[in-house]
Amino acid sequence: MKVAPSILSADFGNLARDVAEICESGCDLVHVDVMDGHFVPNLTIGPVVVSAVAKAATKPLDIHLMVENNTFFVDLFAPLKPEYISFHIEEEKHPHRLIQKIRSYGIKPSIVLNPNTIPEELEYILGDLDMVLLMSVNPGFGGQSFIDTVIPKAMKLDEMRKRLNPKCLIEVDGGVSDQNIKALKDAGVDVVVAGSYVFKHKDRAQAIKSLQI
Ligand SMILES: O=C(CO)[C@@H](O)[C@H](O)COP(=O)(O)O
Ligand SMILES: [Co+2]
Repeated sequence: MKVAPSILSADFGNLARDVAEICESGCDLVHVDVMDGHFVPNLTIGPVVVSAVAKAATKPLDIHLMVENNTFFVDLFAPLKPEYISFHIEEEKHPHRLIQKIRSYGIKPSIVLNPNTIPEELEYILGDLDMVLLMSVNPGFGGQSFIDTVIPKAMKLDEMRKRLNPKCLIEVDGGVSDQNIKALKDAGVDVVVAGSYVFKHKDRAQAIKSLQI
């Protein structure tokens, strides 16, 4: 299991230090939550701050867009060369076109599904993706409780990707901890995002290790 700590739970007064620390502590990706105050009722960071995060990080960036105008934000963040850009299917009229745009920048495209969005939505687009991100909380905030219907949903998506795109990764985001990591692994999940569990832990390296099962 790969681990992507969400910097939403970092100390923003010491962001570069916290980003460097999780990278030295063995994380696989650095998860960056971009919120615009419209798609979700919260506002986070733009390219100026994410560029500082990219400088401090020794691991690739995993950008999670929670915004209304995906194309605008893809163009804004592409110069920072993240490994992945994930966008919400609930907010995109032309997902196939946006996937091609993300790929044209040399970035791996990923689609995010809200807790109530069914994986069958991806039947005709899964073949074009490098990753699918399943939300296990409602997007907008860190520190929420894990919604456990993501487990059967990940199992369903695992069946679909075996048929349509075996190389496509499954990532789960929200409320992940040592309490649910085994169920996620058994369901076929490849990458987990963990914000409060990693950043509130007294030993962040140990917290990351406990999820890399
Ligand atoms: O995208 C989001 C929230 O919208 C997440 O990436 C959270 O930031 C994860 O935080 P925890 O639930 O692990 O505290
Ligand atoms: Co996220």
